[in-house]
Amino acid sequence: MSEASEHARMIAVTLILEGISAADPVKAVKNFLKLDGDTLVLGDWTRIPLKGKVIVVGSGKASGGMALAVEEMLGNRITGGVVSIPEELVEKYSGSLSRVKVVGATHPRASQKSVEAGQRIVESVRGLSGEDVVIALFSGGGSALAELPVEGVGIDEIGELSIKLMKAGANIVELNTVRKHLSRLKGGWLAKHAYPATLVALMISDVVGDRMDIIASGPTVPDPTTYHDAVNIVKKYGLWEEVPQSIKKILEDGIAGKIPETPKPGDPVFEKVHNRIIASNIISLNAMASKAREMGYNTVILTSMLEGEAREAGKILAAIAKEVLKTGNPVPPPAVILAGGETTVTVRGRGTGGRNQELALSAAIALKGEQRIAIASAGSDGRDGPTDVAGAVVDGYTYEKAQKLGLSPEAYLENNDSYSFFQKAGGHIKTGYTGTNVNDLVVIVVEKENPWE
Ligand SMILES: Nc1ncnc2c1ncn2[C@@H]1O[C@H](COP(=O)(O)OP(=O)(O)OP(=O)(O)O)[C@@H](O)[C@H]1O
Ligand SMILES: O=C(O)[C@H](O)CO
Ligand SMILES: [Mg+2]
Repeated sequence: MSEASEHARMIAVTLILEGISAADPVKAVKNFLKLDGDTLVLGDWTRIPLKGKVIVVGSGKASGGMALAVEEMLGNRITGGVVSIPEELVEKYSGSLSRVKVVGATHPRASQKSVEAGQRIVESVRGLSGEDVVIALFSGGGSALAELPVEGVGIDEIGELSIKLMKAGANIVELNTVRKHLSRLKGGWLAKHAYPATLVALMISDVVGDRMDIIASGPTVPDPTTYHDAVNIVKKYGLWEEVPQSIKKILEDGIAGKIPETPKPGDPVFEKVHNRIIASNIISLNAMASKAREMGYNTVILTSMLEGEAREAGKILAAIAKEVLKTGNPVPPPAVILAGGETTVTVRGRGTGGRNQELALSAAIALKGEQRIAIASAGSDGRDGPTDVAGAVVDGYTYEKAQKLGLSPEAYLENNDSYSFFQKAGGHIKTGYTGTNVNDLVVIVVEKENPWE
């Protein structure tokens, strides 16, 4: 292994950790919200006087951390509220939160616990006055962790349809379009319940492209989608015949105008709503880019919307790294090229792995024999697929090293066994569960000849 590759690996992992740290829920809230006397000041200088009640609600995997930061800032100004987080995290936060209640619910499939959480959230914001302020905290997993089904539909029916749509390959925009139309919490309904209070909704985005109405199914965001869209999505995946009668009736009544649509853009209830994204893939990439520039690297952010098959993305990113080294395009070494998003893996083999490890393994094959390059890819939640690592880092020597150990990188890739590959060849990035999620982060580092100079 050359010193330059070794250095490149170290920089790549350092930058991944920087990106994760920028998405830390406590930090993200504290960076964005300030208290100036009796006024809440948002990151864009919007000022919100705290004259009446202050209610904190929310749901999502990062919402415990977000609530903690709000409570540390506002303390006993908070008059009540509840956040719903994964059951396994309740113990971590319930001890440190005293004004905001923490309840546990289930994900990725909603359950009766999610309904109890949804009811409590809605009850907390009902009957408020125009002087009151609601702070809503949403993050990934929020859709499953809280729900208030529309009357006549059971949570198990919603849970089952959601899982069927996911398995059929529906994306998060499609899935949440359906969820919104079976809910009295999602799709802007929470804003309607909270009106006429002022509503500040802070979101950590796990949605590629950051559509606010899709994050946790947009409880505080005007819904541009319709009952028609929901029906078309269910039909697109061939599931209409399997939909229970109760759900069919709601969707059909919705189309016929017999029951109300979700609150739409232009609805006056949104006049008192401030929706803001406080952590996202691009916010993390920007933090990583600043750090890389500080360390003297020529830095480019390629995209925060990387999608597609992980092994193809790995090949393309390796090609970009080789171009930097060979011709100095788009920037000359020492260079850091950043990307983020969420790739997918069509699992055909029987191995263990995740999309980040698979991307890295594919890049390692394409980088065979290259010097001075490293590529790291990791999930910001610290869990790459069903494994206990965040991702992996590779360089131009990974291939040779594996061969010396008698491993065939191609065979491991073929078997979707990237986790086992890196267990043997080295290169896992282990962060533990990070308590946030802004999707995946990818770093390419290309060193000049002697990076230690
Ligand atoms: N052997 C494997 N190799 C590569 N990828 C795999 C393998 N097994 C599963 N995966 C991928 O892991 C993904 C599931 O990972 P994970 O549970 O982290 O989901 P997620 O989309 O990140 O959800 P969340 O946002 O809740 O974390 C699936 O998209 C699947 O393609
Ligand atoms: O909960 C959800 O809807 C997804 O994680 C997207 O935010
Ligand atoms: Mg994940």
